[in-house]
Amino acid sequence: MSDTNQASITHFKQLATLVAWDEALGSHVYIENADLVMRGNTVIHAGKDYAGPADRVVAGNGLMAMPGLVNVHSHPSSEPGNRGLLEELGSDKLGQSSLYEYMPVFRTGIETAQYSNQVAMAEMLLSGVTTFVDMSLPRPGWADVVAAAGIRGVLGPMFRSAAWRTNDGHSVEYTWDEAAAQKSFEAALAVADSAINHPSGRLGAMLCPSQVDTCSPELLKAAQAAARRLGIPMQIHAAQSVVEFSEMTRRHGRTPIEWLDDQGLLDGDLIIGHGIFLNDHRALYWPHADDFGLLQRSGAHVAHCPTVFVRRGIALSFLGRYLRAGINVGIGTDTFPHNMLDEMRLACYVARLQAGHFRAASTEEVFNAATINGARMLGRDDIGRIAVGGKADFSLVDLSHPYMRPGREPLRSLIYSAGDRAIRDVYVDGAQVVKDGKLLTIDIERAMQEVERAQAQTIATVAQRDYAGRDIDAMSPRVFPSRA
Ligand SMILES: Nc1nc2[nH]c(O)nc2c(=O)[nH]1
Repeated sequence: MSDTNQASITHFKQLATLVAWDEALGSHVYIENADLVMRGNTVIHAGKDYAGPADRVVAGNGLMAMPGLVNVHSHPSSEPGNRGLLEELGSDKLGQSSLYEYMPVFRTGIETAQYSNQVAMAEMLLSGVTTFVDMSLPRPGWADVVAAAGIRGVLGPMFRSAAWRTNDGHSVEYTWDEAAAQKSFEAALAVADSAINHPSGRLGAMLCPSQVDTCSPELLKAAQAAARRLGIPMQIHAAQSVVEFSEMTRRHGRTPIEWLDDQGLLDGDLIIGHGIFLNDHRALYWPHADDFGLLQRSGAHVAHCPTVFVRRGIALSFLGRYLRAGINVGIGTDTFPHNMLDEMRLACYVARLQAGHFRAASTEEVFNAATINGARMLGRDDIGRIAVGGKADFSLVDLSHPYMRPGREPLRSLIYSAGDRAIRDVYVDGAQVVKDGKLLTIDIERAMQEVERAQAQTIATVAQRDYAGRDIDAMSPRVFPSRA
């Protein structure tokens, strides 16, 4: 969408509440009975009493406008196919994680990736996400699929030097193949190029060496050089499992965070996916390190995705500790459902449980994490906030929804009670993508049918991939047995 003075002006008039950015305060603020005005894809007024021209006026009574949420970590091309299979699975003998025994075995294939991507983006848009980081394997056409959804996407093509596998359920083997890594790195660079130069103007890129324990120093160095050349950030999974921590300390005598620092990677251009298993985590014993201090001093960011870990009894300890030490933490969904409001609620509750204290993460901190912190790690100050000159990426929340009432504190009501049920309309880059709770841009039914087909295929063939040859009912029993 063009951003010229000729672009049409839309005036959201007399919004009951506007969550606007106050630059002087360095904070979001509530403004009651406010006007929000966009010209094309840009906000030109966010406050009281707009008196300028407008091509279209939208009544704002009963509505709250809030900034679009920024989802900093997701795997949309594969996660929707895991619904109903993976929620209660982890490996007893691999630190409760599902990464090694289950994820590689259940994964739906690349031929379903675009449909899976669409299902996930639908979930995001309907829960108020306007920007997301999409960490997937490189594939042709990826950028066009994301752009067509109307969302703002940061494509994060993943590549690695080694694949992992368990052959016994209690140890993990890494198969190294640098030639294959080089090929997928080149494919990743092509994806980054297609995103950065995409005509939609809504796409960007980051480079994602997949995991700290699967990438060689050479691959990481090449990735860092390319990211610097392109002026884009990197994200890597690190400190995400006990297995990974043990593997890195076994290989190098260094924690995953220390090792990243040794490679010269730990800086303000790196996002750590998860950052849970620092040396002081209660599941580890490695007292002679200071991962937290290293993170704090480095300026590296953390993508915090509570759901996928809490399902397995694992949690970051704890969100408020990281934030109050100045570590920039954003929120990601990682798994299904891609519902940021659910994720934000869980982020609040889990931090409080981990700390044993109700002040361990405030609503303000979590809302900031899901907006401006996420924007900051993407190097942007024009999203994650509603401010003049910024992008017109925002949601309109229905304050008349029963879960939003009584209406004293709309963001608390949204996060703790209503969730996505109260998201009425969503705009990205000035264009409406959700109207009256319905998505305008994706054929969800078609995409869902393809994901269902792919999951059925995965289920039928799971025994061929499982190290013990188990069928689906042995690997992932249903909640109740079926009776004839
Ligand atoms: N939590 C994680 N999810 C993942 N998906 C994927 O493809 N890789 C990972 C991972 O390393 N961690």
